Amino acid sequence: MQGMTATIKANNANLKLMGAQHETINRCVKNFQIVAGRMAINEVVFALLSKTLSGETATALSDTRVVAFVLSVIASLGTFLGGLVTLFLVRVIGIGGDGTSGTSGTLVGVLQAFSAGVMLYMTFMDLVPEASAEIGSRETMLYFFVGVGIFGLLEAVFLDDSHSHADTHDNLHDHILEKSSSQPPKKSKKSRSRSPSKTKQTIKADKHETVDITSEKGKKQLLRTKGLGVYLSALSDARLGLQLAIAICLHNIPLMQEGMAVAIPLYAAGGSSFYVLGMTFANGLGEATFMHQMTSIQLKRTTKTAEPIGVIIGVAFFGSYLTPSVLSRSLAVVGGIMCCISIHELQPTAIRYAGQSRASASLFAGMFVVFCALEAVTEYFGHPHSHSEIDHSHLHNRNSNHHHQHIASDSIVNKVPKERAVEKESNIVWSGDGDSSSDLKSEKFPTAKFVRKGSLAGEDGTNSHVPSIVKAASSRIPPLNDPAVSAALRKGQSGRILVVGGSEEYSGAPFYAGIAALRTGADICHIACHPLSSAAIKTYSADLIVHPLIDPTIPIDQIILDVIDILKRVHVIIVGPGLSRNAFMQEVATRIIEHARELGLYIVLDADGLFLVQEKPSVISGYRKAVLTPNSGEFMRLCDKMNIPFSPLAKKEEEAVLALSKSLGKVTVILKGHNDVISDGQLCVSISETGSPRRCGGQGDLLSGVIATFLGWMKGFQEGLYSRDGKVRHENAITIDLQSDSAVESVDVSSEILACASGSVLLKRTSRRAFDMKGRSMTATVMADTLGQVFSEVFDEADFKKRN
Ligand SMILES: NC(=O)C1=CN([C@@H]2O[C@H](COP(=O)(O)OP(=O)(O)OC[C@H]3O[C@@H](n4cnc5c(N)ncnc54)[C@H](O)[C@@H]3O)[C@@H](O)[C@H]2O)[C@@H](O)CC1
Ligand SMILES: Nc1ncnc2c1ncn2[C@@H]1O[C@H](COP(=O)(O)OP(=O)(O)OP(=O)(O)O)[C@@H](O)[C@H]1O
Repeated sequence: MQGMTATIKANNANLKLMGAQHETINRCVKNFQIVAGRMAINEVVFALLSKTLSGETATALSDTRVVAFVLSVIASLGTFLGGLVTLFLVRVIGIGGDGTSGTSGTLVGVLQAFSAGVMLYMTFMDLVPEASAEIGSRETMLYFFVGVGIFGLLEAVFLDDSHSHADTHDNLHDHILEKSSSQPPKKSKKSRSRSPSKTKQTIKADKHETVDITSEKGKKQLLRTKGLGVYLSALSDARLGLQLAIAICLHNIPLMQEGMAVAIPLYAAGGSSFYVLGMTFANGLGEATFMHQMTSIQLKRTTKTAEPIGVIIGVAFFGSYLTPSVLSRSLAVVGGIMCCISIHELQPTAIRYAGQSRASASLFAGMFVVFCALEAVTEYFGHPHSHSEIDHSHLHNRNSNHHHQHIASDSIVNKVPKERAVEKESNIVWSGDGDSSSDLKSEKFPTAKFVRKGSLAGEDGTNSHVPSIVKAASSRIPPLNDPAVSAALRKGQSGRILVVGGSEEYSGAPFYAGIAALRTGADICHIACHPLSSAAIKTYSADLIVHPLIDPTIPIDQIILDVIDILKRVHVIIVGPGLSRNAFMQEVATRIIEHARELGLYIVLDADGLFLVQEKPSVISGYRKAVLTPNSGEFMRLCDKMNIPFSPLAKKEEEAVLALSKSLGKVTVILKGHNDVISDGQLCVSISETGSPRRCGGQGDLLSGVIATFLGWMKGFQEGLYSRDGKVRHENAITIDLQSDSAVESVDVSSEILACASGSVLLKRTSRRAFDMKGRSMTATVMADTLGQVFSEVFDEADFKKRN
């Protein structure tokens, strides 16, 4: 019998570990997708606090670990709420507290089924879709069944036939009965083996294991690691951390393994209400404290006693070095295991104790509650999953008054839109009735704002007006005309760019992207290309650093190692100009993007890089530092792939651009055309600067180089390189006032949109200037030559040369 108990425990320890790992991996995947693209937690908190508190206080309180700890506590307190619910059931409603075996058994059964419902819902609505988005449904299901197989194997290896649910659950059941009815302990084999003096201190923390809560081991086991995911998420992303905190807090209430699982045995063990609540509170708090301490020691010391948790934390820390596809496969496997636990373990027990009807009802209730909980989280904080963004926006026909409740990830303030469209100067803010583009109304895209920068030709037709959104970018440009700052700048601090492109056929495209970056003001530009295009590119320009690395005769792993060396030295990569659609070139580009994501680099995708996205959206999905620059053809193909209805004739570009951005997890999209339309899934900006009538090739390549340079500057700005005080700037977004006829409307503009808008205006104006000069014979080369001059005009550096 002892042997059997040991094997059951071993099995259960494995399953619990996997469950915890699943959770941690799940959070890691979400982190992985979003970590670099959103504001870090301290940036958000700093932005909020600095409005009311002094700079020093705000800095102290916005310390990443302080905030992450607070969020972890919130998440962990779900356990405490679980305790409250249990006491409510027992004390107020009377379920399970009357000492009759029927009702207490029913409570156990009902809660088991409830947990099964929660787990099934999470498996099929969270794990599986998340994995599918990355590796596709076929592979996801294959790995799901691998999980099922693993469960079966564990069951076969660790559990002999004598293991029955009745055995383990009878113990819990008996124990509840023993204590709640104040009868002498029932003479089950297991209870006989325990010393009576220990009975009071020994509880079953869940259906499987026996935990002595007064022992060190017991205490540690009570310190569950569920909040670790929140803690780690919050370290990197405010909204995700908050969202997870609330989601886990809500999950913790119903889950057997949390509050109720702790509370029921405690209560059954004769604990008073205060004792029960105190323990559940301590459990939750202990989690958060533990996580805080663990992070403080940074895993430098791994003690034996912390072994199981160390494994989980190890996954959390080192998991971020795994590729998204590996993590997605793990999710699918864990989904399979969770499914088995629900169907094979929990539900049969539930039926046994609560009866079929109650068990089924409770299972669906579990699903429904977690559905409501997650919807509530989504409603208030947005959805971290790219695959359901569009569905959500259409499902919820929300009142526009709810706008202020949506926290834009890049936003500090998101004002309630004005009722009517207003126009002054060249700015039109769309938000409500009376606008010709009524489809853009808030009901359809509740979290979005649409801003159209009107014709920049100006009232006098001089084309001299610079929109406020572009003016705002000026503050982030290295001020070369300010000797106090420029004297301190070193080579490379004004932007280091890598272009991945250039193939046997195309050598011009990467050259244009690279030269545009340099002519806009980047310090260094590398090009990683096919050897057959490198000589040509070198001949075009001595300023570009050309690496003939993407060589089909070299093993791909070696190529990637060489490229990683360059990736470590740049701020931004541009993938696609002249890359070609050759399978080898596309594979190399895919791997480079994966590494660039890991390094948190800005990624601009253009031309054949967009073909790559079209073939495999997961490569960029959810990475908010990505900027896609499609022309109308590429845009249509991407919309088609992401099932976004779009017809160029219908002239609803704004809607479609917003939808595409959302469907790809809020990457920034700039659709090039007569008006350039930009969206980051939150805000949609249309730039209607007058360009040129020429449509020569290479203009898009130039644009990608210009945008990349602006993105590089965003990084330099945040590092404080371009300011006199050298202070690190926390803000990612900038709040811009758009003058309307009656009021000032503020919108928060992300760095990515700022870069795209600036690039768009600069490029169109350059194109126009080049056309004025050369007419029909204007080419991208002429534009590249004109870029610098137009830049200094747009960004008010016309007197730059005189001053220097
Ligand atoms: N000098 C060079 O080396 C240049 C190389 N380029 C490279 O050439 C490769 C292919 O780019 P493409 O733009 O030709 O590839 P696309 O797949 O976008 O174009 C393929 C075909 O579709 C047509 N097309 C393009 N845009 C369209 C639209 N909006 N609506 C309908 N049809 C459209 C094109 O005329 C072409 O015949 C890329 O790698 C690109 O970077 C271009 O950037 C142009 C300059
Ligand atoms: N109909 C148009 N009217 C005005 N400007 C346009 C129009 N179409 C494109 N542009 C501008 O031309 C530039 C390049 O856009 P285009 O659609 O040619 O990109 P592309 O096809 O990717 O270029 P490339 O030839 O480099 O691959 C952008 O700045 C865009 O704003």
